[in-house]
Amino acid sequence: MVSVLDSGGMRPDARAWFEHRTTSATSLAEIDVPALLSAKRRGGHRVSVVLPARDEEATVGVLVRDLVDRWVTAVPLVDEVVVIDSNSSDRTAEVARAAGAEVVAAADVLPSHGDRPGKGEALWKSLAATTGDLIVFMDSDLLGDVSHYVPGLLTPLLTDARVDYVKGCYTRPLSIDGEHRPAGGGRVTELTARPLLNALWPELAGFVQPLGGEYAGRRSALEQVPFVSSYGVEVGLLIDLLQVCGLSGLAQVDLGTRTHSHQSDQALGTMAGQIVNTLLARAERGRHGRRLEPGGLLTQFSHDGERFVPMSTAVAVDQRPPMATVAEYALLREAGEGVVG
Ligand SMILES: O=c1ccn([C@@H]2O[C@H](COP(=O)(O)OP(=O)(O)O)[C@@H](O)[C@H]2O)c(=O)[nH]1
Ligand SMILES: O=C(O)[C@@H](COP(=O)(O)O)O[C@H]1O[C@H](CO)[C@@H](O)[C@H](O)[C@H]1O
Repeated sequence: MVSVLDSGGMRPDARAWFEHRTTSATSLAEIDVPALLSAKRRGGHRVSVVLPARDEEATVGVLVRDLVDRWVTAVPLVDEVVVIDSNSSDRTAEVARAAGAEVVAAADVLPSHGDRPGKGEALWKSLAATTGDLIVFMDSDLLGDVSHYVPGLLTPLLTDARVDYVKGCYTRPLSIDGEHRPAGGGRVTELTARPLLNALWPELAGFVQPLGGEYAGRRSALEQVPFVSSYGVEVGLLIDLLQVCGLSGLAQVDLGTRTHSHQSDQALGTMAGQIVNTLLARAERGRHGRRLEPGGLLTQFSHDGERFVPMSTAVAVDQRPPMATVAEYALLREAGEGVVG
């Protein structure tokens, strides 16, 4: 079906989705927590919160403590808080454990499948290290009050059986070198991911923060899709879950503002390379029918005072298979376990 662009620049399906599938949970005042608890009990749900963490000793403890105190102990909305230690070189694991999280080293999960670097690798392994049928993912470097994030993300999953995957969206201030700007964060989103997604998957144009690190889904959907091992994981999940769940199975929640620690431009350049190659690997044919051959290298340049120096980084799209196809995972699930092993 050829969709005529409406005045808003989004295709009618994307605009309809944006208008009907975007809800607001910008503070706890907007969330009916007792209703969520009732829905959780009625549905017999178990909720896991996963925090992928690489060298996050400065922030992971506060996040975990608030999650555990507020949503495990005081209000039993969450059943387990699991930090996936992604080859940290600092005290991330100790700090997270002391704050009340179950901490699992990514390398210790499904060891027969080896250990790869990357955020997506940590998230893929989290499926085998958790037991909830609903899983919430949060970055471990978030700053400020994020206590409403988990109930906000769970609301569509607990109140609408048609929804399988929910992404948070937010404004994104940017604080770098002591300068604080109310906007400007999400640099790879704005300069890379959004333009490419709009060009290749315009039905996803309604997602305000396609790269956002806070999202939640049903295990039954998450275990059906591959997880890109690098920073390509968010766009990979979005595109693959669109295929599995359909646009009507996806939703987004306005969580207000998101502040986090920021990486360097060069690090974001590598992230962008990983994201571009993830998207190209999924866009099997471009708009002109040319077969796209996603590369395996991204070349960036530094300057040594006399000349530009090329630096190439591998951005090949390594990914793990749908967890449902992993034999050991089925054994873990049959045993009702979500443990390292
Ligand atoms: O190899 C990695 C890279 C990142 N992360 C975690 O993934 C989240 C997002 O990563 P980062 O903050 O580096 O990305 P940004 O938010 O700056 O885009 C954070 O909790 C990281 O600790 C991880 O677990 N393993
Ligand atoms: O949205 C973005 O452009 C990047 C970088 O954000 P900033 O420019 O540092 O605010 O941050 C996200 O991208 C990563 C790749 O998808 C996610 O893994 C991160 O959770 C998310 O913060």
